[in-house]
Amino acid sequence: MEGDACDPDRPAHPGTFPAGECGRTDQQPPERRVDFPVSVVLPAGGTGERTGLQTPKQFCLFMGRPLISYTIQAVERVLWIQNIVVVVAKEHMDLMTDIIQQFRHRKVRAVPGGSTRHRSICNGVLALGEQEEEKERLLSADRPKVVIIHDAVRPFVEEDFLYKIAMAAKEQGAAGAIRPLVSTVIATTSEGYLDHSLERAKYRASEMPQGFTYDVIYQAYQRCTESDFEVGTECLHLALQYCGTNAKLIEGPPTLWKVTYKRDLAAAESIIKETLSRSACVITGGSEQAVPLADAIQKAAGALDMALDVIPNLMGDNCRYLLKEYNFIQVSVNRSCLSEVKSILKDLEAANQALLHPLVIILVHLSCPDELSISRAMPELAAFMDVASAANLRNILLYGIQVHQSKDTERWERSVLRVAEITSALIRERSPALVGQLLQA
Ligand SMILES: Nc1ccn([C@@H]2O[C@H](COP(=O)(O)OP(=O)(O)OP(=O)(O)O)[C@@H](O)[C@H]2O)c(=O)n1
Ligand SMILES: O=P(O)(O)OC[C@@H](O)[C@@H](O)[C@@H](O)CO
Repeated sequence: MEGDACDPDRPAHPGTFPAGECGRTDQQPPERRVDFPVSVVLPAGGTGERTGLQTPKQFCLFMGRPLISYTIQAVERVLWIQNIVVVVAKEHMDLMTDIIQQFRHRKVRAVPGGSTRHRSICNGVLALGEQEEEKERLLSADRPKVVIIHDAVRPFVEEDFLYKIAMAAKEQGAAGAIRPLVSTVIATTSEGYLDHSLERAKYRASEMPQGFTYDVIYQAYQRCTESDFEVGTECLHLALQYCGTNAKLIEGPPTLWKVTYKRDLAAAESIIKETLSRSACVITGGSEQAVPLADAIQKAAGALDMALDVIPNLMGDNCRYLLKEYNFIQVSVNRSCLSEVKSILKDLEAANQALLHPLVIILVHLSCPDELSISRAMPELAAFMDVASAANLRNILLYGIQVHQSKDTERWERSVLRVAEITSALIRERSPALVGQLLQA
């Protein structure tokens, strides 16, 4: 394509990606079966001026990972979505390609954006229909392909809502997320006085994701004006104005909010940390002595809103924990347990999963009363630090907790609660400063 229909001075897109096949319906849960192809366009070509930061907000890091990677992950894990086009500023194309590779994102391709959001979205839509035969297939009436458009800075989108938008877009031609207005909308005079206010109950905030059949959004962008491209902010409006397609509006959950200001980055980081810290598995190594402590930690952590699974090892069905975003707590009793930690590290390496964020391994060492000297009870501390330093390079944070057996029930219960509290704090905070440290419960 010579130049870019949305932005005449933009170069034609680089090569296209193979047309994705419909997500295999036999892999989709019956209650959410999508039997038509769905693609997603993630506009990420903005500069994020309202954050006041140099780095565009979509590339700001949360636990070592850019915000856009969380949004891509939220979309790519949906089985019935075949292709994702991320639209970034030309100067960020290499960065985006690196992010796709580093975090092993699948089904994703980066294309250059435009000077406005509409131009970027239009570039993304055109990229989906790159080759003529692909566009013909997409425009054929009997196989409406749905295109979901979702701001790349809305990371907390859930499959359930994407499904609702995709199904409504297929039926109606267009669909969009809405949320109740928080503030009343008013119109001002040119002198800055109140002209009138709108009846808030009659209005809603337009959010993302939005969905369109390919023909609707493609035609809308073919027919809209330069002014639409320059100052427009609403794709649903283009569908109505230029295709006569009235979007179905679906109220979305509060999690659809968009990262816009600096405070939103702090809120997003807190939510991401919280979400990644709710689950862990406690590994007893099959030791009978470790089970009571593991069960006690599980119970105490439950009161701290952490769901812990107690397992003997990571073999058989339990290897599934290696494929999730779990954290690991290895309980060891009275013996040097570095080998058990090294075994978890080896299993993680064999699972070959891209660690999308720092993963936590906590070694809980239970020593009995006659082993009070830490140097004898806990594995060689220097070796532990070395293993932790090496693991840190793989985005794995290794911490140690020493707890002493006590026959005094009250004292023992206090110790177990401290183990749970320290574990919860380490998983939530994932502080690099405490890596390789031995904390006392
Ligand atoms: N030329 C543009 C402008 C915006 N966007 C994307 O559209 C989404 C929503 O826009 P907004 O929140 O306004 O992002 P920015 O334009 O980057 O923010 P600001 O207005 O503060 O500069 C973002 O993912 C942004 O990257 C885009 O793809 N191309
Ligand atoms: O207007 P901005 O570019 O800040 O953000 C985009 C949002 O306005 C947009 O995603 C929704 O309103 C739906 O159109």
